[in-house]
Formats: sequence, structure tokens, C-alpha cells
Amino acid sequence: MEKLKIQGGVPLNGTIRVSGAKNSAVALIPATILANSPVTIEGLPDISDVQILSDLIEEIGGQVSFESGELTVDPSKMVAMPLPSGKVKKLRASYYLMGAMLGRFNKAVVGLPGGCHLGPRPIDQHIKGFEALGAQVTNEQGAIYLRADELRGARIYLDVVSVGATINIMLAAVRAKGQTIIENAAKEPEIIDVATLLTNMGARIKGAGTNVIRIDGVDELRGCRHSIIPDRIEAGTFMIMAAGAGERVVIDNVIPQHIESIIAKMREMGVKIETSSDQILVMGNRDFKAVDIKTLVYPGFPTDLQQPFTSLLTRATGTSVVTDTIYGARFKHIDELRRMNATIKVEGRSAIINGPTQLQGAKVKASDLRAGAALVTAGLMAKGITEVTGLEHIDRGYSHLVDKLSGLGAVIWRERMTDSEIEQFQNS
Ligand SMILES: CC(=O)N[C@H]1[C@@H](OP(=O)(O)OP(=O)(O)OC[C@H]2O[C@@H](n3ccc(=O)[nH]c3=O)[C@H](O)[C@@H]2O)O[C@H](CO)[C@@H](O)[C@@H]1O
Ligand SMILES: C=C(OP(=O)(O)O)C(=O)O
Repeated sequence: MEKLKIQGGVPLNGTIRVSGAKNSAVALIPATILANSPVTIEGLPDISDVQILSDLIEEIGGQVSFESGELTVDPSKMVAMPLPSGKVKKLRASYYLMGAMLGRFNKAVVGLPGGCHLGPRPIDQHIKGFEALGAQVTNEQGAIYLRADELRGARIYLDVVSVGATINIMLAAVRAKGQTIIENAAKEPEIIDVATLLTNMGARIKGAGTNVIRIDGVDELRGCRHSIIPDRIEAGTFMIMAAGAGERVVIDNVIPQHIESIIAKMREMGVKIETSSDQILVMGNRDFKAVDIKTLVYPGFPTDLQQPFTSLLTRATGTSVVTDTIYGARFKHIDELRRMNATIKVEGRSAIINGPTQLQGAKVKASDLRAGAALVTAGLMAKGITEVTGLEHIDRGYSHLVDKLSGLGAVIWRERMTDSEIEQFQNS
């Protein structure tokens, strides 16, 4: 088991490259199940979520090769193997195996998913969609059992705007008989990316990226090659780190339109930012204004950047209020930031941050993926050494983070934990 150590206060300079989007990757990989010949996805991030999903694809008979970010899946010999437990529990996105296996085999058994603990993460809208398409769905001892004689297109109105439900219903509907209409669909770029892959495989999908998606079912989907979109959340994380601890940092391989809400918020704080077609230059300064943030569905401010942004706001002058309307309990990083001297309190769905504060290095624990990003951000801005444990969360979503930040001049390294540190970590 390892921990991360950061010597804070070293200014970041240079260029950092963004990897392929985690939240696309975790849906694109299950989508390969629907094809009848090999699918290649280029530019996948080297993260544990990708590794685990590749292993799950192998468990159901897919032939997988993964080299230099390029994953090829030959789905032709796959079977509807039940996956009631084991690796499916390690990540939230294993729920996409439900839609994809249902779409290909008309049946699936998938254990209830894991992933970051952000409070309740219901999947009732996914199930509502599968049932509308004709599946019988039961929950037996922690696994979801799905079975349909035949999937038939349907009109499905989502009661809550859900990225996961929108993608899962698309996966199940692309081979259903007739037309499916998803109303009140989510509009995230990752949904467009999945729709692009499915369309290249031969699916007929219109409206991805709007709140009404129309899918005309087809009999068969074929293999193809697809290039993943850049990770807007990783890009936003690097922008936050650059603003808080950088001088001149260029973030490369970005689609600036995907992170307009972050660019606008940072400019409101007084951060200087320049954008080009696929790069963003962030010029850090030490004089920020406090701002309020409310997380919203896309194109609003993403919940996934709320936690690292909170770290940055400790440096702003005045009171900032961060409200998470998507996951109202996504505040496990706050206690850890307090250990580093931050003045923050949580009231309901909001964190109230008073600044500016000079953060101090401390021993802290990442409780989830973006809490980890928040603590690394804080460590880069802090005086002295910060030690971050819980790296398995960070490794779920950030590809080669230490190498990438070292490339900007950060003093950051991984170190093996001693037995007593591991014991302490496990008991905490
Ligand atoms: C809209 C939004 O910001 N979605 C984010 C959410 O996606 P994630 O896929 O986890 O969540 P959804 O977009 O599916 O859910 C959005 C909201 O709807 C609720 N819900 C969802 C499904 C369902 O069946 N029933 C239900 O009530 C969720 O609890 C949540 O409050 O977290 C991901 C990981 O942090 C982010 O990448 C997504 O951008
Ligand atoms: C919480 C996240 O991931 P997951 O939904 O896969 O747990 C995230 O990407 O911020």
C-alpha cells in the first residue's frame, strides 16, 4: 500500500496533457459488448476503473488487448455470464454492463455497483427504462436480474436527469425493436461520446447532447474504431491546481467548450485564462475573490469538480459558498482540509469557506476520487509536506498523476506505507 507525499509551495510551470475521459471510458468499454466483431477504442486513460472493466469483459468471454491506451475488444465469443459479485462491486460504472448485456443477450445478472461513496446513488431510473423496454427486473441478494423475451422501443421520461440512466437506456435500446425516445435525458459530453461510438457501430441515434434522444433499433452492430474525448474533469482539476499553485500552466488536449462553467467561475475569481482550440493557459496569481458555486447538470458546474474547487477557494478573499445539488453529501474532504488549517463549515448541502488561508501540510486521507484530487490540490498549495493516503481512489480516475505533476515541477512522490501506517489507515 502506498501514500502520496507532496512538498507544497513549489510553483507549477509548463504543459500538462489530459488523458481520455474516465466517465466516457467506463461506458464505452461495456458498449463493445453490443458489437459482432472487434471494437477498438483509442486514448483510454491508464486508470484502475478501465482495468477492472477490461477484466469483467474477459470474464464474460470477450477477448481483450490493451496497449498504450488502445483497447481492442473482440466480443464475438461473449456469453451472458452472470456477474452477481466480485469485481462489479468495485466501481459504479459496472451498471453499464446491465444495459449492454441486456441489449445483446436479452438477459443479464449484475451485482449492485460500488464506486465512490457520495451518499445514496439510486438506479431506479435505469430500472424504469429497462422495464419500459420490456425487461423484467428483480433485485435478489444484492444483484440485479434482468430478462426480456424481446426488447421493444418505448417512450421513457426520466424523473431525474441522470447521466448513468441515459447511457444505460441507450445501450439497451440500440438493438431493441422499433423506436425509443428518452425524454429529460442528460446532455453531458460523455453521452455524446457513447452515442458516437454506437453510431459508428451502426446504431441509429439522434439528439444525443440534447434532452430528447431518439433511437431506432437495428438488428446488428459491427466493430469499429473510436477515439475517446478528453477528460473534462481531469482538465478542470489541472486548471484548479494551476490557479492555486501555478505560474504559467498550459493544459493540453482539452475541449474548452466542455468546461465553460469552470473557465467562467475562475475568471470571476480573478484567474487569468486564455483558450485556444485544444489548449488552456492558466496564469496563477495569489489574489482571488471569493465566489459561490452551485453544482448542476451539464452545462452547469460539474459535481465532480466541486471538491477540488473547494480547496482552491481556501485561498480566495472573503466567504465562498459551494452547494452540491447533485450529491448533497459530497463533503468528506472538508474535515481533511480543516486539518490543513482551512476555515470551512458544512451546512446541509453547502460548504462555507472563509479565506484567505495559508494551508499547512498535514497527514490526510482521501475518502473518494475527487476528495483525493482536492487533497492533492491542497497539498500543492500548502506550506510543508502533505501526506495523502487512500490512493486507490485517486488511481480510479487520474492517469499517472505523479508523473504529470512532476512534469510541471511539483515535488510529489509515492512512498510505501509502513505496517503500522497501514494498520492505522485501516482502523481510521
Ligand atoms: C448530472 C450529473 O451531475 N451527473 C454526474 C454524476 O453522474 P452519475 O451517473 O453518478 O449520476 P447521475 O447523473 O446518474 O445522477 C444524477 C442525480 O440523479 C440521481 N439518480 C440517478 C439515477 C437514478 O436512477 N436515480 C436517481 O435518483 C442521483 O442520485 C443524482 O443525484 O456523477 C458522476 C460521477 O461523479 C458525474 O460524472 C456525472 O456528471
Ligand atoms: C464519483 C466519480 O466516479 P464514480 O461515479 O465512478 O464513482 C467521479 O468520477 O467523480
